[in-house]
Amino acid sequence: MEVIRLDKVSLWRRTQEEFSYDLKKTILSILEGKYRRPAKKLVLDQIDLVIEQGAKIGIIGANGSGKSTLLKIISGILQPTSGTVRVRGKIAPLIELGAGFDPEISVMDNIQLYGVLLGFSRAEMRHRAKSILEFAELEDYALVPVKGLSSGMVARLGFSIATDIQPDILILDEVLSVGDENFKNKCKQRINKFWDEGATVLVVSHDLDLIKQSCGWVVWLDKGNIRFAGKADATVNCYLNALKSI
Ligand SMILES: Nc1ncnc2c1ncn2[C@@H]1O[C@H](COP(=O)(O)OP(=O)(O)OP(=O)(O)O)[C@@H](O)[C@H]1O
Repeated sequence: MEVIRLDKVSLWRRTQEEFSYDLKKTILSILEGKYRRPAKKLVLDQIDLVIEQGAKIGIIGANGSGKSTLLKIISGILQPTSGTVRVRGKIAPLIELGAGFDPEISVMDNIQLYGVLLGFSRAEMRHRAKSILEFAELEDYALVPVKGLSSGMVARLGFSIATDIQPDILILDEVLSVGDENFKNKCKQRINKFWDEGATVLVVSHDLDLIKQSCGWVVWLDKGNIRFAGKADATVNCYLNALKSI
């Protein structure tokens, strides 16, 4: 069964220099006749992608090739400029590390907040908190504000929450490279368990060994285009050969 389908998905975004763009400057420039349209960049270019239930897909590519953007489009965090995105099932995105957390409030409160954002009740999340803290090995940090955790601990917490709620589709952006070896192994085991139970997993990583070990099918993104898609070994080799020839 198809769980994700992207048809001709394109996304244009303003370029970095336009982040300084503000209304006052724009009005002034219009009055002075110096106005120019904000520069835009094509970040994803007519992406067609179909993912079947239970697939374990890796996404690789150079910095800025559009990997995280693609995950955000699939998760519904960003809307495409054109094209259509269809997703079937409960999705748990772990994209920008700690982005869903409030640094000022405790780990325990964040577990509840995050769960509510993913559509669970507070009571349900209170019930799940013990196993979440246990898996993240953060039992002693339940009452500590999230700003007091290391980045690896934040990654563990995010992974633990997103996987405790048993999503149909799990989306992981570089999350596995942040934890230590021991935690990485635990994560891999949990991902394998999900996979055995029919969940679909999407992983973005620069760790090509991890991608080869964990994914069946890998997509190589290059400047917003799918340059190659195939079995993990074939795609990683193709990508490495292209890097060598540069
Ligand atoms: N908030 C934003 N506004 C405008 N452009 C952005 C924004 N975030 C990313 N971009 C641009 O979109 C393009 C793709 O970025 P993206 O983060 O998807 O790449 P990536 O492949 O995940 O890179 P990395 O491997 O470095 O994480 C880049 O050119 C980047 O500059």
